[in-house]
Amino acid sequence: MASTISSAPFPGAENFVIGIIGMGDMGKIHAHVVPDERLPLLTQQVFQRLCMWILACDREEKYEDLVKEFAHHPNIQILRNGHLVSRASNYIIYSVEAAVIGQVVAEYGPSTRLGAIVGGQTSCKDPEIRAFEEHLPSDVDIVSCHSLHGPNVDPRGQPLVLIKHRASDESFAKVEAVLRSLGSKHVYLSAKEHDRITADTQAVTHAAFLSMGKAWHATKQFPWESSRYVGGIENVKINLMLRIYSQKWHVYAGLAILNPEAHKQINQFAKSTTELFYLMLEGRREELRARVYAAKERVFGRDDNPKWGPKPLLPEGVVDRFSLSKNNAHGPSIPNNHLSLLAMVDCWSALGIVPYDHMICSTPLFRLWLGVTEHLFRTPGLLDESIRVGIEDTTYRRDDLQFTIAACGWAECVALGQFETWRERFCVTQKFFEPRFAEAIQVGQAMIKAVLEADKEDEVVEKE
Ligand SMILES: NC(=O)C1=CN([C@@H]2O[C@H](COP(=O)(O)OP(=O)(O)OC[C@H]3O[C@@H](n4cnc5c(N)ncnc54)[C@H](OP(=O)(O)O)[C@@H]3O)[C@@H](O)[C@H]2O)C=CC1
Ligand SMILES: O=C(O)C(=O)Cc1ccc(O)cc1
Repeated sequence: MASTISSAPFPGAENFVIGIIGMGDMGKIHAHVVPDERLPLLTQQVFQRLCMWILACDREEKYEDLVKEFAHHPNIQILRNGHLVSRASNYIIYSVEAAVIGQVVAEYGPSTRLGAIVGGQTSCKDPEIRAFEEHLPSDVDIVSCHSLHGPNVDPRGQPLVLIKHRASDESFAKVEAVLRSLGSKHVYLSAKEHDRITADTQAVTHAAFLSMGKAWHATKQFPWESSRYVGGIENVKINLMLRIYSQKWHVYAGLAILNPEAHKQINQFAKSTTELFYLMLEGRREELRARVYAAKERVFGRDDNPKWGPKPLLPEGVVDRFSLSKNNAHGPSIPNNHLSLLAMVDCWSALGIVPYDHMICSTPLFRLWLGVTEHLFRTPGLLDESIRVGIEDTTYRRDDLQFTIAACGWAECVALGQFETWRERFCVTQKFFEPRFAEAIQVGQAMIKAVLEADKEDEVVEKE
């Protein structure tokens, strides 16, 4: 075990063993390096500095490969399975697919070391906590966590939810001390609060981008090649859509289907989309206008008492630069009705959600999504233009029809708990966009980084 202690986070830390079950993208964040040279904070080095010992495993068939991959990491030992990790670790983190957490905990949970602490990193806490309650011995403490960012985002300053579900203050303090090495902002919630908030910030946000992808796929277009999708708002839609489709399907399926709080939101988003689209199709200008403005007031407040801050969430001009288009001759952006953004605000309004209330628990993707939505609703003239286009201009009708069909399709799939259909719907569109992922990921990363940096500059100015 580790021999010297340079900066032990708590007394006895030199003998505190961290166990990781599931060495996929997120498991490696806790164990290893984040594979991005722009991230100076290498978690593995941090744990090394803390002199912590890590035992980790994935499925048994990956044992040999993982042993090779981690051969040069002196603090990490790869074991064959979760039984071996569980019986020897003081704090065990389950970092497996949300859909299998029940069966994985059922298998390894009974092997948990006497008096250990157990937690999970799954995106939805209801099944995780139920699995822990059902299968862990009663002497085991439960402290769960959830990093509100993907594996390629610098964890420093991002929210990290901590859930003290069944634990002594001492156990909780140990977990907190270990996870502090990630440099994230700790947010303290119950499992139920976590699921309610992430249903708003994640599940319904993803539903919007998943629907955009399906609509563009159905109309057989790469939107960055079209002169109809030019400019800042469109760049955000395209880059984030591609970012989601370039990831593993189970992450998004899990947090939508397994989160009992998410079904209502995703269903309302589909309903809002459909109803607004009908108003546009039928040319009911005044009804559309009244509905959009009523939603604006409920979500963003009155103009004389707005809920948004003095400065826009999305810094002026920042996202305009991040286009995938090779064609600089596209010219300025052309007016769009932005059905997806109008539907988002209508959905928040119908459910009484004030998105700013969730900033403490927001992902970079949610902040960008709220940023473009706010931009549409607070930029003088833009909202009226989108209503006018929705009624008068048929340029986007086909895309909007497909968007509406897609939103309803995702909602039905989620409501019926159809993992397999969800996977097929996702993967077929993933294949369509695949040729552009490498470039899209780079552009999307750069866009997120620019926005996060602008956020940081604002924080510094506010503190001064
Ligand atoms: N990716 C993201 O952006 C984020 C994900 N999360 C959550 O973190 C969790 C992990 O996600 P992520 O790392 O992205 O997914 P990955 O698919 O990359 O990792 C999950 C790993 O767990 C393995 N696994 C499955 N069953 C077992 C088992 N019985 N024993 C050991 N290992 C097993 C999987 O193997 P196999 O592939 O063979 O099934 C896989 O390697 C998910 O619950 C996700 O919701 C949380 C925050 C962000
Ligand atoms: O920012 C997002 O919403 C992402 O897509 C990345 C992500 C996915 C799953 C999580 O549980 C947390 C973050």
